[in-house]
Amino acid sequence: MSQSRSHQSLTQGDLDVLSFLTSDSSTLGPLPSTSQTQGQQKKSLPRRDSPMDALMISAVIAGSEKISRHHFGHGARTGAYTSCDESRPSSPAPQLQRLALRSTQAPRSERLRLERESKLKVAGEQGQGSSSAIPIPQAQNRHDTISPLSNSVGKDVGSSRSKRKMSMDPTPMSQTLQLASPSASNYFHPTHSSLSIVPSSSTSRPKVKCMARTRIPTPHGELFLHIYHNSVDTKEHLAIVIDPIQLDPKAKKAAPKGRKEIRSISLDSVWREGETEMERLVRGAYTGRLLPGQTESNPSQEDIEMADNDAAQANGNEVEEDVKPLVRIHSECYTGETIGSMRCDCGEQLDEALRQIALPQELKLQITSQFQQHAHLSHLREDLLPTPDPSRSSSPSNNLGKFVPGRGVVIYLRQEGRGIGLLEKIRAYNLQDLGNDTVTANLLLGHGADERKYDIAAEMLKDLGLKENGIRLLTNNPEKVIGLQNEGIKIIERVGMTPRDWQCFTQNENNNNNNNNNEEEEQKKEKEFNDWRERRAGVGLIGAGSAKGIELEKYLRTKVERMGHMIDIPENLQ
Ligand SMILES: Nc1nc2c(ncn2[C@@H]2O[C@H](COP(=O)(O)OP(=O)(O)OP(=O)(O)O)[C@@H](O)[C@H]2O)c(=O)[nH]1
Repeated sequence: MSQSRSHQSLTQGDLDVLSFLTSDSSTLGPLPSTSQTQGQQKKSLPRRDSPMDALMISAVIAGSEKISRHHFGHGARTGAYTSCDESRPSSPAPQLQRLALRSTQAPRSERLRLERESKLKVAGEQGQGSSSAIPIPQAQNRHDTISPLSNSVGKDVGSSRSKRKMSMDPTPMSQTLQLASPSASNYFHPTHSSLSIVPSSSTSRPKVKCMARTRIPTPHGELFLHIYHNSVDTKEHLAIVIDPIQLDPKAKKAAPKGRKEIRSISLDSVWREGETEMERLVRGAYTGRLLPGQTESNPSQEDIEMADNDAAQANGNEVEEDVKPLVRIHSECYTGETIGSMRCDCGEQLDEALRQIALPQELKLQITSQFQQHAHLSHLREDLLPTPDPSRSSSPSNNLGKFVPGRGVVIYLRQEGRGIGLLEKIRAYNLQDLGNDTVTANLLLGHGADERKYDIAAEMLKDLGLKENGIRLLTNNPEKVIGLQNEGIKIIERVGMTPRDWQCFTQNENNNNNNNNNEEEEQKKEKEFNDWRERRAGVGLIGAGSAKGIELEKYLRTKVERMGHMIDIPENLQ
């Protein structure tokens, strides 16, 4: 009630409102009560309309504008949940100024119109025979864009390079990011139609674009997660990059001279004229490490050494022998990776791949030439990719035997169930429970045994600069090796993956042969303990450790016997 009225005598109307507000039934209307008789109920407040809400009425009396029951206290016009208490009528400080929040988003009709226009524009460009539908502008040296060492932090790309301070962009973040995209809402709501990547025809190469990357700490060290969009499907395929030289100056020092960082060309390139520092930081196109509140860079001595190293690399001087990156092409498996299913070993494989990539690597022989010698025999499985034998090294290097930081990538493809999708995989499981193996179950459902393709993976590797210089591929699957080779990826070595449960068998067999050697025993135990500790540290994999059980054995046996996977079944299980 208003101040001025409080001095006047109370009217019958005021009393009615007061009685209404203090009445038990005012909020929800008359409640059916077993203790009340029909007649008593009829005497309570007459209700001719929808139930009244005392809170709402008091809010109206208190003078709030256009406030509804649903908005009250969680305000469209108050500071959302944070100011709930302040905005209650019982609050001791009703004078507090209300926060007016207004959406900066354009109305939906306007956004739809923009999207339609951009689609038409892209379609028009394609009609005019534009060679690339993805707006990936020409790549430029990333150190020219955002390098803490190149004093370019804070500049708009293409403007002055001498600015040192990072310019805090006064434009709201949502608008900044929308500016980064030609069709406004792309990067937040990726739908196939709004990707600005026109679907490729069946004959053309898929196109990929890395939309963002970020640093993630894991039990296997820090890694960079990259999100890719592509011109073939609507899925977000991922690249998990382990490359410690990007984050750890000590790793950079320990790495052979001239080692190149594993970075996405499409992410690092300039996306639009005048793009801001903040746009690039938010999508992850920065070098080094982001720090909260960092607005300028002060290169340390280590940074300067790193820059020297980079310079040597740029001049083509002093490029030392290095191990090739270890790469795994991993297919999504919700059951194995998220709920810890032991019908397969996919969760364990993902964990194992990251672990192996992160391990320091011993510089061994150059096996490229050895591989090339065998290339003409590639139709034979055994010779497809020879296992390197250090004793056959023909070009020993001074560095041989030295350990260097591991590096590599897991390309995580959203090809659930070997490409048939989760729903169909679940159906296949039921057919397996009826006695069929994984291959037959797929065939019974009308699918191929394996419907996966590796063209998108190959494009992602290419974008990460890993197409031509050679990779080591972590797989037992010959289809993957051939699939990637056909896509132009140079594979110099296949690294096998033994299921952890089977590793125990192999170790036990070995133990029996060498049980006199105590020192080796000790080392093995220590390694086992460290492995165990490393695996325990994670929270991502349910029951992290190894998958095992009779169903897993059947699954693995089918892979070996029916799909040609190159793993040896331990003798005990044969
Ligand atoms: N259709 C089907 N897919 C499965 C089944 N179990 C696991 N998968 C899927 O198989 C894929 C993993 O492929 P695998 O054949 O296990 O292994 P791979 O990746 O081909 O070979 P490696 O590189 O040696 O690991 C994932 O997409 C899983 O979702 C199953 O019973 N049926």
